[in-house]
Amino acid sequence: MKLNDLVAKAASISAGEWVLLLVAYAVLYQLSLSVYRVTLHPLAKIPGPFLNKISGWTHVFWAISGKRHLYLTWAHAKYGPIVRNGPNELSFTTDTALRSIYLPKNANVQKAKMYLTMDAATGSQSTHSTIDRMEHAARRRVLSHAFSESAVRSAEQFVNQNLETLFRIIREKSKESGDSGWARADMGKLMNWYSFDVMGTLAFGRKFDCLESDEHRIVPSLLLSGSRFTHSLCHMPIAWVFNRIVASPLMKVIGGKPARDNVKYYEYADKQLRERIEEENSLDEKSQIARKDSTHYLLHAKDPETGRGFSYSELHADASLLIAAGSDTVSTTLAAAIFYLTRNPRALEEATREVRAAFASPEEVRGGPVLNGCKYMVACIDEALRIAPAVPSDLPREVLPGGMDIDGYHIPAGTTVGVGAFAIHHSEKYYPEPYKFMPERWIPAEKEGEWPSAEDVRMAHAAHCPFSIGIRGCLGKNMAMMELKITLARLLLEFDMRLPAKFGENEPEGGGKDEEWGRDRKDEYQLTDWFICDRSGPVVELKPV
Ligand code: HEM
Repeated sequence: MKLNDLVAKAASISAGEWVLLLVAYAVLYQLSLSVYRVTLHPLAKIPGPFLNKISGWTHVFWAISGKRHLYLTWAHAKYGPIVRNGPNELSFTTDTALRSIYLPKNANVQKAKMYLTMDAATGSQSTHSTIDRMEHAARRRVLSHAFSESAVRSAEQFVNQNLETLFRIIREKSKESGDSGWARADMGKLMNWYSFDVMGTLAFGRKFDCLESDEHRIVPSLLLSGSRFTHSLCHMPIAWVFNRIVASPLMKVIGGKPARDNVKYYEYADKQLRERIEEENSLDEKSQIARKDSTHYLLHAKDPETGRGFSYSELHADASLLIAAGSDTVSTTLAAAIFYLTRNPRALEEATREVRAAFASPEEVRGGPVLNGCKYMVACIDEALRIAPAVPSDLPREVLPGGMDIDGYHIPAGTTVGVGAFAIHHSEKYYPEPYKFMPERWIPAEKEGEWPSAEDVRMAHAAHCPFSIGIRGCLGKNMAMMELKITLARLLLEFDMRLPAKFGENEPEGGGKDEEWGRDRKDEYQLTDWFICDRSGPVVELKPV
């Protein structure tokens, strides 16, 4: 047939027939792609749910449901330690995979493209969402000044200042409660407001005042709602389409309230940053040096190798990152620790006894050997970070050209690989009875033959990754551990705590409530995974000592 005849034939096809042809083509294309993905694809032999093997869209369902961590745990229980989690995606639950993917400086991976969507509303990438390895290393070098040993030490005062406010509020509630002195408090909410206030002081040199006034309390909910929105978007196979329009008026209409909340959160961070810059400019050099919050380090940062400082949009992305990374994660951990301690009276008693023997007064509670020597209390924190990791799902990394070997498999370039903290933290290989809160699992038994042996504890540590590991692991880990230890130690020192005998109708207990899939354990603190976590409760009773 000649070209002219072909053109004439095409012109004679009606619009309806064109649509049918296009649909038939799309169906045929998807069918043959699916057949390829389950037969000849290099990952074809790796087990996993059928739908995940043929389409990446299943991720969107789990991301929207907030149950991605539960799904990954289920998939590993069913298919084993390596699961094909998408057409080009693998999930692992072994300590060896954890170390291969995340630990080595020169591991042949970079962050997956989904990270590009996370901070897209700022028009830039934060240190966290920067994909390029060299660029990330330069950004991290600069930001790490804000997390040096001396920065962590001087941040203790901010933690203590905000604890005074938190404890005053609880003491006032206790007085109001009458004779018994037991104050009833939603520690999920209080810990949220407290950790945002601490983060405000650490990042911008002033608390957000969430504990004491309603005005800024909107911010934690904006952050969660916005994170829910970007988390769902970034798991879409076509996420890149949205990166430039994530903060556009069009997206605010299509994406509804969560899209608008996302923009509002970044506007809030922008306002904090601008005000902080104005303050910095009005201070003389001596006062600037005295005021060493994270923004101070960011503003004066110069990469020693290139001499380059941060652009405003980079500063904005990092300021937004710091509020998010350092507040919600800490409050999830503290709320989970309180949830489990009040449900495990023996553990609560042991941790309280230990802290009260170590410190005679709140002023003595400082970072250092005495605090670190409270081994049982520190084990309670490690156990809370294990059982309810604040960043619960996998942190996807894309394998670069040349591929890499993980657990004896050669993984081709372009494959996304990851280890989900919640899934590996609930693997019986590392943690016997993984759904039980057992701080003992972190302390080797004194007698030979008793559980846990030194080897059991070593295994537990090998798979423990709440902060992730390696060069892209949490930069604020030491800051977070300082805040967690001081807060829990002072709480146990200054208050008795217990579970209420009965809960009111609208009081969030924090545990599983119904037969909903994956959430049927009443004694499990429930996380809703939107990269960072939503949760409610626990409501507990506290009495000043
Ligand atoms: C319990 C508390 C915390 C947990 C569980 C936690 C967890 C994590 C995890 C898992 C990552 C890696 C994310 C990824 O690979 O996508 C991360 C990164 C990060 N975290 Fe944390 N975090 C906590 C507290 C903090 C605090 C208090 C700060 C700051 C004050 C902070 C600052 C950061 C930063 C800047 C990064 C990005 C590091 C980089 O990409 O180089 N985090 N965190």
